[in-house]
Amino acid sequence: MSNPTNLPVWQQLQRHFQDIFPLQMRDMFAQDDKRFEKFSLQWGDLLLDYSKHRITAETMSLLFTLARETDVEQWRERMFSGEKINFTENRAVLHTALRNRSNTPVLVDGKDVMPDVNRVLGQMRSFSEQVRSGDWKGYSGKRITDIVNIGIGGSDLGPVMVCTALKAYASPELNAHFVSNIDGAHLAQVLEKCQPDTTLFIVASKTFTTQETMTNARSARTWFLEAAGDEAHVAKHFVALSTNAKAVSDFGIDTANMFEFWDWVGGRYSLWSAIGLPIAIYIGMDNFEQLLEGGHETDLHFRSAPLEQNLPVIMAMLGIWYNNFFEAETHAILPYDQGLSRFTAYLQQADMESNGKFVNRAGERINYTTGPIIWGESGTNGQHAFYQLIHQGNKLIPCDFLMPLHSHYSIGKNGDEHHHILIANLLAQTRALMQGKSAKEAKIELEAQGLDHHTIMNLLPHRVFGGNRPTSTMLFDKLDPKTLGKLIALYEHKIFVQGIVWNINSFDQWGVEYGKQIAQKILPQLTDGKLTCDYDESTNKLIDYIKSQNI
Ligand SMILES: O=P(O)(O)OC[C@H]1O[C@H](O)[C@H](O)[C@@H](O)[C@@H]1O
Repeated sequence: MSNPTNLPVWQQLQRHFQDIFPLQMRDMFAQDDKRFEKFSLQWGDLLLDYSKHRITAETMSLLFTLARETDVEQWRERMFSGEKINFTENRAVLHTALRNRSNTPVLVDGKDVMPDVNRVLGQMRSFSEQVRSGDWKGYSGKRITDIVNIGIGGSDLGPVMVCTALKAYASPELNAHFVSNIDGAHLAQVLEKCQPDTTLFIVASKTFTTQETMTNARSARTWFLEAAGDEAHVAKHFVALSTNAKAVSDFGIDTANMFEFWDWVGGRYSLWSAIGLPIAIYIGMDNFEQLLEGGHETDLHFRSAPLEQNLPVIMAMLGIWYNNFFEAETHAILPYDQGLSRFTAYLQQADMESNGKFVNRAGERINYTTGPIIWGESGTNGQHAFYQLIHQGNKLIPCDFLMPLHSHYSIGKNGDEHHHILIANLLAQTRALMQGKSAKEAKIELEAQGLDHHTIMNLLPHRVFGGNRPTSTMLFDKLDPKTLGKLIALYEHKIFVQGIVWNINSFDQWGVEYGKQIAQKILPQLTDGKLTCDYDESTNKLIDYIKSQNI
């Protein structure tokens, strides 16, 4: 266990970076007609083109050496085999067991977890089928028409993202809603759309102590009981997804209506667990299992493919190249698919909560950068908003472009007009970012418009594109459950590999706790009628100002 910066290959990469930095991708393409062949990888229907990166064969070879020398392969085995690699919480990291469709034993403390995993999957199947078929009745005898997932962070983002992505597979008889924010507007606006006797609330919380979720759940319960009257009806309308049976029962939900998961499932990796229940209800258990299957296929690929042909490893090492050598601070994820409109938000938690760390596994401060800032928006919306900065700003922003070859929706001229426009736009963006436009090229274009010399010379600097901006393009056939499962797991493992190389613990999130503690202290002070003196001058005065406004 040592910092990557101590390895000779890190110094080699630093030297190599000096050689690569001045090179232009457009020249590398011009000089090598096999560049795409060399730097692309097909895995099933998934194609990753990473030729539009500022790399040579030597770059990749050094990066793979870095991965080997930081023991990525050994750590990968430790994760898959249930070792407690989340040592600050003394937990295994086994979201891969949740989607272990080959059902091979996975041991935690000498006990195979697969029977429990399969038991809960069986429970999810039975329950989701009852809700979907209408056999599960609300207190007035009507079927459930609306499900409301109440959860936040990992107990929200995964289900929202997947339900949004796979809407084409959803039951037309069910609406899925998600309430996460403690801002009462979120719950109130969802409740406006629901009827108490046909609504099922799914209270999703790993710990079952999260303030936002518990408050939203209590308010939903009050709203429900105002109509239903009898506490006995709660059992038909509230279920819990949690690891904490006691807290579930204290809340008033019968543990018979609880879908269990375990401490070895990290919140941000939990959509594969009982946290996926809203997904199973919305798109059906068979489709949920296809999602698991996709995740499992990625696991098999990640676990067995040599690093050089290993998609998550390639994605991770390219990220490290820009993050640590080019000092790129951010990474944009740009899915060209409306269904993936929440994909980037989902990955923000997966990546930034995992790798936003400033001490290494030994608890020492590190002097190299770790997790990138993940951001983005679905195409083509992003193009009309922030791509200007990616094209002509002075920050380097590596981007992932993702796109299905086929849409679920046939619309416009010939049924494929929209999708063809989408495809053309993605290709145009990655081409433009790589190629740029030189002053000479821009000048020829301006001259062709018949402009006078003075105007051309004034405009010219603004019409030049530096290019050389790196992008990955990931194409897949269609956004179906299995493919989505593959994509999510690819990013999960990319994040894992980066955490290993950076020598950090990617599986805890202590940073989130600090603000929560302060919020608990401030809450009663908002209404205590006293002047505040516990904090800094700014916080004290803000609290007192808010108090003075009769909140
Ligand atoms: O599922 P819960 O226990 O309610 O936790 C919800 C979220 O809470 C915290 O903010 C953690 O940082 C997240 O990782 C977690 O997903």
